[in-house]
Amino acid sequence: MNAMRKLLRYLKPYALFAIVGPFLMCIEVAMDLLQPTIMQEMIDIGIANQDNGYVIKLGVFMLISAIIGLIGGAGSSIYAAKAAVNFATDIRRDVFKKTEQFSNQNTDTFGTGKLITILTNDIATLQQAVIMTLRVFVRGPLLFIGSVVIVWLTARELFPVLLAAIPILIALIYFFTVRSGQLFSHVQKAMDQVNTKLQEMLAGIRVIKAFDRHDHEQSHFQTANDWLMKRNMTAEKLIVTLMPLMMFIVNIGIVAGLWMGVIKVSEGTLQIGVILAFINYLNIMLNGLVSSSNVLMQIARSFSSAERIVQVFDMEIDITEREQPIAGPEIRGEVEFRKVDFSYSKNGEYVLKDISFQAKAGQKIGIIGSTGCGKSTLVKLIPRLYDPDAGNVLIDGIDVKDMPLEKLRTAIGFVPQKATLFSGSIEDNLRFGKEEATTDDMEQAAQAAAASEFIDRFDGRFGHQLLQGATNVSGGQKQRLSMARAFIREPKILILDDSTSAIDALSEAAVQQALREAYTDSTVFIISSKISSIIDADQILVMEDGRLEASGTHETLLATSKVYRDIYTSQSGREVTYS
Ligand SMILES: Nc1ncnc2c1ncn2[C@@H]1O[C@H](COP(=O)(O)OP(=O)(O)OP(=O)(O)O)[C@@H](O)[C@H]1O
Repeated sequence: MNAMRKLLRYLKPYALFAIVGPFLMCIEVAMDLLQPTIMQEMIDIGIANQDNGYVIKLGVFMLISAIIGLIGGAGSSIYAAKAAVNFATDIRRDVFKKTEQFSNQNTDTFGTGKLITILTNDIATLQQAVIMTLRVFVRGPLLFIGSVVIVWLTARELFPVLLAAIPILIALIYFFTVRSGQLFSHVQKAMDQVNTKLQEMLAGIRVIKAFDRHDHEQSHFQTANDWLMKRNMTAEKLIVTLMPLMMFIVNIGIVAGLWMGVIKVSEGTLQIGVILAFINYLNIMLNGLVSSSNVLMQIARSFSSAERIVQVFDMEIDITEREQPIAGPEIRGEVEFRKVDFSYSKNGEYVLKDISFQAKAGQKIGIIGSTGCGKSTLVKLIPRLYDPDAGNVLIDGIDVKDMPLEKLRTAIGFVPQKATLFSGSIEDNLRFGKEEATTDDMEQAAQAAAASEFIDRFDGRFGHQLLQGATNVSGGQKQRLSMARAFIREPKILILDDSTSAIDALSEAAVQQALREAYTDSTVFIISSKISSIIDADQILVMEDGRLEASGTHETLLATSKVYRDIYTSQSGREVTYS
């Protein structure tokens, strides 16, 4: 309920549409309610007195009221749709904005499958609920109340039939609405699972093909899909039962009305037209109740959608800028870790333990260590993709938590381990690194990343289009474009996370040379499993099991670090012995 209240503020800008829609609907309802009364007059006065002129007059009146009703109904639909569609669009925009601000940890909490369901299904459910509320929810109760009032005024003798039927109908609607709300929240959870599975399958389609695991994946998807189907069936079964049940009650009402009516007509206290009008009104009332119950069920369904949407809005972003960040002078690129501890799960094992080191501005820092020892995690703390649990990460002596996030991140060029490019041209992807980049900037960055040679071979060069996930370029080309995107920023701090793993030795040498010659001002962090990639670094950090085992130049480490010596020996085949 609270969640819905929070979201309803999105209707405010469209309040006029939300008022005009139901207002026009009132006109349609009024015209609908007029029809049986006009018909009753036609039968009891016009036809009974064989007054053709009166019948024609009422016929014209019926036609005019039907046309007015039609205009009211169409107008109401248009305005209700305008309000609901704009309302949903604004919510979708803000959910997207919020998820963009999510830290990695925030995203992990939801899971991408659930976020996709929220951005698509849940918002669509809410949009549908608003349309139905503005249109049908006004129409349904108005038709119902209008019919009850008219029967009270014109056919009071038959009113006891309504008195018996209405409480049963209302109790039915109440029960079905509450139950459908519960069932649809299960449907949404099942939909999350289907979306998660689908997303995983699409992202890993090449691996599935390569391993010929179609059947395995299909059976996993089938399980999620079957579960969704079962949940949907249970919910739909409930909904479809309501209508016949209500029809049954109303039909009993009609029979009772006819029976009572015939007695009253034979007693001379009631006219036949009144019975006809009563049956019509009973049908209108049923119509009103059925549409109201449909809306109520849609609203009940939308409550759980609203809750899930509000969960996104309420999610506390764990990486935020402090209230008055220190603007400070331009970043020079000195990076220091002071006794840093970090764990991915707040009560889990530490992935980084007591890490301390200092990198002077412009230095090249190599990071080496066994798989899973925490190298990537360490560099992710520099642009604040995660914050340490203890200790501090400082840039130019200022804690990164005290810096404006934008200033921090624009000073950093990050080349992640897994190159991620976006669909669009190569130019679009490079401008992702620097929006105002000139053609010269692009040429230089591509040159430094050893990407020029293959870009030159593409049609349209920088205009060459990449498909979604950049599936039309090779792994090594992806890595080089990802590097060019970081280089183009001319960042003060450049982080290369194992970014030359898929690049040939010649291209890697070209990148190394560019780093030495063109990016002398940048502090460069190079994570690599190959000593050859970091051998020239001013400082090499040797990591083992989340700890900084040793640090120094290649020469010093050969003398002081057994771990480093072992790696060197295994890669060069040369035994190094130091006493
Ligand atoms: N998002 C995450 N959530 C939970 N644990 C994680 C996450 N990312 C990494 N880890 C764990 O943290 C540890 C360090 O991972 P990290 O990626 O920093 O290692 P690495 O040294 O860069 O490894 P590699 O050389 O294979 O890239 C590993 O045990 C890994 O399983």
